Amino acid sequence: MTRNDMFTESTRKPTRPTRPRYLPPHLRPQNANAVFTDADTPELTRPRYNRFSSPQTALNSSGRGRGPTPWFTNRQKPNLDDEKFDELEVIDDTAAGTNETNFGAYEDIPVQASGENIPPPVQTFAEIDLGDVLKQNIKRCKFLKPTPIQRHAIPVVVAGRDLMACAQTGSGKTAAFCFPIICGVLKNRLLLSSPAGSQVACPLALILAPTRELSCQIHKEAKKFAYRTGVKIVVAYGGTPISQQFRNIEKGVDILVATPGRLVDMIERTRLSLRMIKYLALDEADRMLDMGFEPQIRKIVEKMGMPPPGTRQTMLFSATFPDEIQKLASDFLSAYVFLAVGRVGSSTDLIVQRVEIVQDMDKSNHLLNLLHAQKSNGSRSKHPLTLVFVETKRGADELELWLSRNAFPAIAIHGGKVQMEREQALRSFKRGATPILVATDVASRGLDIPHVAHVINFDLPKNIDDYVHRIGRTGRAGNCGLATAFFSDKNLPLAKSLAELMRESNQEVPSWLSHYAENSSFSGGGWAKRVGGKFGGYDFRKGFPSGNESNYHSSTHNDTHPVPATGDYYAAASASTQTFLGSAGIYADPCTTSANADYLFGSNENLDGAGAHGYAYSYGQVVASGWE
Ligand SMILES: Nc1ncnc2c1ncn2[C@@H]1O[C@H](COP(=O)(O)OP(=O)(O)OP(=O)(O)O)[C@@H](O)[C@H]1O
Repeated sequence: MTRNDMFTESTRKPTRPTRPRYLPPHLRPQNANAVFTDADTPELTRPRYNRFSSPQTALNSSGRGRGPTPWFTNRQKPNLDDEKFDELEVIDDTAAGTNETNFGAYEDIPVQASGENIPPPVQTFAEIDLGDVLKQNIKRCKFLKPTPIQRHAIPVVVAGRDLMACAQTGSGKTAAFCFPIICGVLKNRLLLSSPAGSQVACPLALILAPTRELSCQIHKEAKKFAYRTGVKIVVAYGGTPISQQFRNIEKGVDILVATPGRLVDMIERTRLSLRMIKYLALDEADRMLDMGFEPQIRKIVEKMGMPPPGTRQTMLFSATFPDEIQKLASDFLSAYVFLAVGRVGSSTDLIVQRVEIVQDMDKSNHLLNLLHAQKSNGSRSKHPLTLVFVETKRGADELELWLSRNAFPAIAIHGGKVQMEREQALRSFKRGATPILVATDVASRGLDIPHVAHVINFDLPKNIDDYVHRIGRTGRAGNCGLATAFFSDKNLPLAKSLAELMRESNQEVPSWLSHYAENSSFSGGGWAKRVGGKFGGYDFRKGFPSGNESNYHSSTHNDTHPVPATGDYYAAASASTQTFLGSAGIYADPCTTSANADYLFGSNENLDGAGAHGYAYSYGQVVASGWE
């Protein structure tokens, strides 16, 4: 009998109602008001309805209403294990196809590994002992080859080592921690079992993520990877009824994906215990350990019964890792391997980055002009998916309204909306129904939305790391994308780090930005401050003045291909346009499956960048950045 069998056997019989609508006392929420204590759940103070939802439905969605009881309705839903793989968003489960990605673009990325006795990387999934079922699922997902981060990280974790890993946005970090966790759970769950009669759910693995949407996404991905393995994966996040999430964990949970606030809530209600945790993964780890989340994460990891480092395995992943956060994070790790794929905190060359000077009062009109130009260059009337980042929730709402009034279908997502609205906004954007998403930083990290063609920083973030994550919503999985930033007087502190980041990513840096950067005394925080040497793979342990670098063996693996063309991306683009146009699946019409590279960017007639629309750049002419 497995640990989960024991758990479900011990709890299911007495708790399963024989008549609908009876809720056994021990399953009733102990404190209905405490349902909404997640750190990223400010909804309690907000109105309970808006133009997306009637007051009644909003009330029910929050878990406080007395409408149809979600508890029983959901009981009738099929068990996750019953779901078909294609219902988990994989269209074809033959091994023949390929995932529509171009990870060849990452082949030439330098990888640096440091630490002691580093397990060697692999070239194929077949080389790793992941088990037959998981390997089948990898084929079903059409992941033909591991990405660089997967090649290096998976063997490290499978070998039982702790890991701090930094790899560029969209380069496959989710699978890099999910595969070894699922594989480890499969191996361990027959050995580990909850104490007999336990009524508390005891997952073997915990994956923490900073936002609800990201938790949902990881959960969905992990379920695909764990299809037919019997591994039970449950998600818990704020803004939705906790009672349903209790029900889910009661059915058995091997891997729990959670946001920190909801997790603490569940533990404090003594319905969940971390004492069996064997694997702990922090996605967006630097965000999880910055000032906003750090106390809560420390509480979870150090004060809530989780086995200590060395007993559990800990994995930290992000695209950015400031050294002060690395120092904090090292408290949670034991004899870990540090991996840097590409430059720490760097952006990918696959994203063409543009910066324009636009003062605050001109931004709305400038955005409209830009969108008109983008639209008129498309071969159809449909808009490419465009993600616009703003600083404040209010700003997001105002811009949504402005764009909608000006015939650009837009929808906003921010932390001031109830969860149902947030999810609805994301769905509507993904479908292309509202192809412009106006977002605060709630959407800046981790979200993997296919076909986002353009990220616009209407308001630049204060920190260069946030910029890296924001623009990383495009140019994913080896495909190319475009990022435009409106730079105003307020952004002078960012000039230096932005110019350096752009240079490192082989982007054209406008002369005015170089000028600001040279005369700036600001570092912009994060990246510019922390990257010391030429190669940006930077393990902070090597930087300790008293540290003994020889304790940390590092190796740099340069794959065979040269680094993509540097310098003038227009020139590079001319050479590669044909390839790009031929393989531009990413620019497929979001509402159909037909690829149409001209759709966003038009033809390559005007590669000299002359401002056909009176801008610094012409948005009909953006092409790939020199890779094939
Ligand atoms: N080996 C692979 N082959 C093909 N596609 C892959 C592979 N690994 C991951 N992908 C796909 O690449 C996309 C990006 O992966 P993922 O979301 O894990 O990136 P990430 O590195 O976590 O990005 P971020 O830093 O933004 O969180 C996903 O759509 C995923 O399905």
